[in-house]
Amino acid sequence: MQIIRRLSDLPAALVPWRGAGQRIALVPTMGALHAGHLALIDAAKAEADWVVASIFVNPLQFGPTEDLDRYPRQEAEDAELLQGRGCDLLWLPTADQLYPPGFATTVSVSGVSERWDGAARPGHFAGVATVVAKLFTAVRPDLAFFGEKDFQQLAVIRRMEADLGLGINVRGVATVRDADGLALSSRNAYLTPDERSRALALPQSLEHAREAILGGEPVEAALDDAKRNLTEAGFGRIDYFALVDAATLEPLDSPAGEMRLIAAAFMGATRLIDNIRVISATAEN
Ligand SMILES: Nc1ncnc2c1ncn2[C@@H]1O[C@H](COP(=O)(O)OP(=O)(O)OP(=O)(O)O)[C@@H](O)[C@H]1O
Ligand SMILES: CC(C)(CO)[C@@H](O)C(=O)[O-]
Ligand code: BAL
Repeated sequence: MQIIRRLSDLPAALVPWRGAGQRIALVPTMGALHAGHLALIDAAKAEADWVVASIFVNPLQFGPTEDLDRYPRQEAEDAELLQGRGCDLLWLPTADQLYPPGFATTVSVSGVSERWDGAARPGHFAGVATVVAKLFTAVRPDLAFFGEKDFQQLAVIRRMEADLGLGINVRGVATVRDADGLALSSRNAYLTPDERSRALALPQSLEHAREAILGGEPVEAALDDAKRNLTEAGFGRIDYFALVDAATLEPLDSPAGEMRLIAAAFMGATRLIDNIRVISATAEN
């Protein structure tokens, strides 16, 4: 696996892989890699001839009171994991190369960015869309892989790709969970053992709400129950717990078509997000 730090070294490294019929995949990450990230690498390897991963803790997508400074950084372990999984190139951009002095351009996706994490973390999705646009421009991949754990992020990136006409196939990969059901996330490392066991209420409340909604309980009552369960389990601020249309992320107050239950809440100082697919019996047939 090649490791590249300088943006200017990237084009030459990619030249031999740009031949006819060769497909390059990009897997953007912020590092502190876990089995969720490695599932993205596996999915990329299954579809592409060459896999490029990037690790960059992007300051633009963190709010002023968020965890940019303490976000876990473990470059050597990450490189070893990627190499073991057959990644071909690891790009480790630096902020001064991605955002040179005078940098003044922001990619802002309206509509699908505005609710949920977009409302709870102002500026977050503009930061994500801007850096992903830069990564796409630098690598010019045929395919790019993102996790469904960050479901709204995936929708924002799909919208941006389509609107800018980049010609990149954006693929979503199913959420990888610990054996007990908690979605893997680099931020799980912040949880104390007690918080880690309480955090399980998040996927459990999503499952419970899905059963209730598909069983005919009014959506509002099911969502209220779920929020109460989270509070009882020790969650603090709940940013949202909602049933949404899977394509538009607009809220639904009754079941319809392809749906997702999405949630974000704080366990101690750690903000966790999760979501699950909800398919009504009629949509399944
Ligand atoms: N459990 C998971 N299953 C599948 N994909 C995941 C999972 N966790 C993260 N990803 C995906 O990996 C990519 C990089 O995400 P990132 O580096 O932010 O990891 P993370 O674990 O989501 O970290 P954080 O705790 O900061 O949210 C994103 O596309 C994200 O959706
Ligand atoms: C897509 C991404 C790498 C952009 O910084 C980040 O938001 C992430 O890791 O999900
Ligand atoms: N995993 C999404 C990146 C973030 O929370 O900033």
